[in-house]
Amino acid sequence: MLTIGLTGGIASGKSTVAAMFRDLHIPVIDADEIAHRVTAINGEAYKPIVETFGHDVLDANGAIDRRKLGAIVFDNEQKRKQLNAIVHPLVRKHMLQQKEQYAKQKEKAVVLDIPLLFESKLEHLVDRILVVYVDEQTQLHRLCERNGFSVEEARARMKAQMPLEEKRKKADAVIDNNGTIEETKRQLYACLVRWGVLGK
Ligand SMILES: CC(C)(COP(=O)(O)OP(=O)(O)OC[C@H]1O[C@@H](n2cnc3c(N)ncnc32)[C@H](O)[C@@H]1O)[C@@H](O)C(=O)NCCC(=O)NCCS
Ligand SMILES: Nc1ncnc2c1ncn2[C@@H]1O[C@H](COP(=O)(O)OP(=O)(O)OP(=O)(O)O)[C@@H](O)[C@H]1O
Repeated sequence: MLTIGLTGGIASGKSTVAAMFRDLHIPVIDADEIAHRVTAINGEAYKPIVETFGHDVLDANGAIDRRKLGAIVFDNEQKRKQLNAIVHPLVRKHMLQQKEQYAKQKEKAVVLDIPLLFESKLEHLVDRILVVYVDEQTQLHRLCERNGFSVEEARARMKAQMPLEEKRKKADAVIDNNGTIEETKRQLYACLVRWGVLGK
C-alpha cells in the first residue's frame, strides 16, 4: 500500500484535493477531523484541555469553543505547544490505527491529510509527500473568505506554520492550486499516474 502524505498551508486547498482522492475511491485519513473528534466533549483530549486552558475556552454547552481556543493559541507559541502536546499524540495514534485498517483491506493507496506534517516531523509515516501550494496573497484571501477572519487573524494562523515556500521545496510533488479546481485536478491525476496509482 502506498501511503501518500497530503500537506500544505492553512487554506491552501488540502481538503479540496482530499475530496478529489475520495472521488477516486482512494481513502483519506484526515488529521483535522481526528483532532476535532478527540477535542469534542467526550473526546480523550477534552479534560486535559480544560485543565490546561480553563473553563473560559468553553461555550454555553460546555464544548470547547474553537474560536476562543484558536485566539489563545495562535497568539502565543507557548500555549500552542501546550495544546499540540495534548492533541498531537492522540491524532497520531488514531491515524496509525486507521492506516492499519486500510492496509488489512489491501487498499492500493491511502492518503494521510496532515497540515503539520513537516512541523511535527512526521515525514517517516508516509512514502510520498504531496504539497498543495498557493501564493501568500491567494492563501490570505481564501482564508479570510472561508473563515470570516480579519487579515490579522489570518496572518497569525499562517505565521504558526512553516512557510509554504519551504514546504514546496521538501515535497516529492507540488500541486499549484492558484488556478481553477479543474487545473488542480489535472495536476493531481498527472502526479498519480507518475506514481503508478492511476493508469494512463
Ligand atoms: C486551535 C483550534 C482549536 C482552532 O480550531 P479551528 O476550528 O479554528 O481550526 P481547525 O481545527 O479547523 O484547523 C484549521 C487549520 O488550522 C491550522 N492549525 C490548526 N492547529 C494548528 C496548530 N496547532 N499549529 C499550526 N496550525 C494549526 C491547520 O492548517 C488546520 O488545517 C484547533 O485547530 C486545534 O485544536 N488545534 C490543535 C490540533 C492541531 O494541531 N490540529 C491540526 C493538525 S492535527
Ligand atoms: N482552486 C481553487 N479556486 C478557488 N477556491 C479554492 C480553490 N481551492 C480551494 N479553494 C477554496 O479555498 C478555501 C480553502 O481550501 P481548503 O478548505 O481545501 O483548504 P485546506 O488546506 O484544507 O484548509 P485548512 O488547512 O484550513 O484545513 C476553501 O474555501 C475552498 O473552497
